[in-house]
Amino acid sequence: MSQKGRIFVLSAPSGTGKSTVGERVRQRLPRLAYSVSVTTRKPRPGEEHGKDYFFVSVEDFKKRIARGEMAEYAEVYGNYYGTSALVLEELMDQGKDVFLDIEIKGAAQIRKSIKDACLIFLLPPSLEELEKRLRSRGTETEEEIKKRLDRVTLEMEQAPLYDYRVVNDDLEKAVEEVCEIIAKGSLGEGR
Ligand SMILES: Nc1nc2c(ncn2[C@@H]2O[C@H](COP(=O)(O)OP(=O)(O)O)[C@@H](O)[C@H]2O)c(=O)[nH]1
Ligand SMILES: Nc1ncnc2c1ncn2[C@@H]1O[C@H](COP(=O)(O)OP(=O)(O)O)[C@@H](O)[C@H]1O
Repeated sequence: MSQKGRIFVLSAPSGTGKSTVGERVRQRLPRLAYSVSVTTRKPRPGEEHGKDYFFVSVEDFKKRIARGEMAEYAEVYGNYYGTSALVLEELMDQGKDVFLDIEIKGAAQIRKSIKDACLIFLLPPSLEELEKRLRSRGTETEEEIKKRLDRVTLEMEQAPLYDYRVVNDDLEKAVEEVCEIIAKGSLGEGR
């Protein structure tokens, strides 16, 4: 049997630049598989079903939980987000390293169930800069922004529990650091 791939988790407070960094890391490491998450959040303009997320109803999401189909999930900002166990197992069985862009509670569940998962925490250079980025993204209402800012402290407190911490000040540098961590810890095919 072929060696299973390794799971790499990237977490960060909303607005840090996790999606931006994650996207660039995946472009640089094309062999790294991305597990598209399932969510009950409404799509933002430009987001595609099956590419950014699988957008489903709350009822559908709850059925998936009941059927044991979620490798992990969490309720964040009033929506459900989760990783499909079926998607994850399929990718790992193919011997691929898998990249998960998930929040802290889901990351803790992965840590518990998959001991050799590598957890990376992306930090903002400062809280002021985080707020600035979140606002400049322009995708959320003031109420949505507030929900995200309210959770920042709780999320930052988890950073010491991660295997690696990377500050997203200079984007290119942060991307490079995350790529290096993944390349060093890779178990997947093509390493
Ligand atoms: N636990 C868990 N969190 C997820 C999953 N997919 C996305 N998230 C996280 O949910 C949070 C909200 O994501 P999103 O609504 O896209 O907003 P953003 O963080 O403001 O870009 C982010 O921290 C994501 O990393 C998932 O499958 N499981
Ligand atoms: N290193 C950086 N320097 C300046 N702006 C950044 C940096 N990284 C990301 N951004 C910007 O900050 C905003 C939030 O980034 P995003 O990737 O959507 O964050 P997250 O996924 O963590 O919520 C976006 O407008 C993005 O272009």
